[in-house]
Amino acid sequence: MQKKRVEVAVGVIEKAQQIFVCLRGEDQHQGGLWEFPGGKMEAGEDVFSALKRELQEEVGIEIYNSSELMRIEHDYADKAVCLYIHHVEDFSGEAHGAEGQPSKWVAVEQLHELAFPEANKAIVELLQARQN
Ligand SMILES: Nc1nc2c([nH]c(=O)n2[C@@H]2O[C@H](COP(=O)(O)OP(=O)(O)OP(=O)(O)O)[C@@H](O)[C@H]2O)c(=O)[nH]1
Ligand SMILES: [Mg+2]
Repeated sequence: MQKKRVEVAVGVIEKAQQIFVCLRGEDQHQGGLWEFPGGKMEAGEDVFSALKRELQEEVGIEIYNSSELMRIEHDYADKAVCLYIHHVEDFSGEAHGAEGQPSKWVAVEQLHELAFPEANKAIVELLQARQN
């Protein structure tokens, strides 16, 4: 059987060398792990539009610009994902868990201490390598 494959817009929100992360709900795919906020792209939507919509809904910020950091294709046992990861520095509003989810700012050098979904390993590596 073909696995379901979803396209996801993901935002690495950065302010003062810190990155904003949220905790995924236990009822969600990869629940109980930290994430860079974002969500599934709708049909016909480009990455920036999806990210703008998702970050407004999940984090309560308005973004004005973003730049592509990387793209990751990953196969979980139950689902295949294509993550379009964008860097977001140009935004207004105070980032918070707008859907009631726990959230926090984390220093880039501490990102590897958090439990993320497997697909996120490469993102953390890239962000930490960029610092050096
Ligand atoms: N947002 C987000 N999703 C990720 C990350 N890493 C990762 O593997 N994913 C996977 O990407 C998929 C889609 O993300 P999502 O659950 O946020 O989608 P969504 O906001 O549209 O959720 P919904 O289905 O509740 O409407 C999930 O299967 C999730 O496990 C990440 O860092 N951030
Ligand atoms: Mg989401």
